Amino acid sequence: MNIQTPPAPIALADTSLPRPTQAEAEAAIRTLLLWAGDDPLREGLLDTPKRVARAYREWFCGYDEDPRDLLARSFEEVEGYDEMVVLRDIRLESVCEHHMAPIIGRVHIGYLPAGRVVGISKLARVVDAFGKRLQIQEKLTAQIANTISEVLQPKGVAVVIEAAHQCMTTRGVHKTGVSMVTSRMLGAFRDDQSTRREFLAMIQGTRAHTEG
Ligand SMILES: Nc1nc2c(ncn2[C@@H]2O[C@H](COP(=O)(O)OP(=O)(O)OP(=O)(O)O)[C@@H](O)[C@H]2O)c(=O)[nH]1
Ligand SMILES: [Zn+2]
Repeated sequence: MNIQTPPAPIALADTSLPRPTQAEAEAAIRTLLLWAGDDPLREGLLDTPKRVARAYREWFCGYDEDPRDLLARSFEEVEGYDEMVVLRDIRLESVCEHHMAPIIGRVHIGYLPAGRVVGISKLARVVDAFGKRLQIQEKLTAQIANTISEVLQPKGVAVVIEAAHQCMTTRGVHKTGVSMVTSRMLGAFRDDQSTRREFLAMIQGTRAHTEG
């Protein structure tokens, strides 16, 4: 049995827009340093634009990946294994699209295989491929679940994310210790209460305090 309501096709990042050059990116960072009130030409800041550009490459490397490719290799010799597979407490590092502030948390993923399974590291790679972009947590949660569902065609997928948003802790409303929890349940996890309960029980108690 496949998922009854197939999710909408995944919208990937718009890569058709031309990217500025490295020099243009560094110039923009110099402008920001000036705007903040500092001197970009003083010794300590001279290499900062280059470093920041490099850091941005790392924080936003998800735009260079198609998460579907990460799940392309799957294994069918599983002796009919059709029970739940859960990968819990996957560290999440993302960036809030409103303030460009870090989102740090945990992702829990469950799926019910329909004949084939995927290498577990690939689930964590999918988290990174979507996480290392500008995000809001709801969209990130849906993208991860929809991709696993679309590519693996399992009987169901569940994704729960708990995360702290530094735009709430280090600025603005300044509330620490707050975590945002989002979930996306598809197929059996949405339709069958006992499947959903089993998944939620499996991830309970592991809920590490989210940093932020
Ligand atoms: N739903 C949702 N909201 C988010 C997420 N990340 C940040 N936000 C919120 O996005 C909102 C943006 O609100 P704005 O009023 O446009 O921005 P702001 O003036 O900087 O808001 P404050 O953060 O309240 O100072 C804020 O309430 C943030 O807390 C997310 O992943 N999901
Ligand atoms: Zn924010």
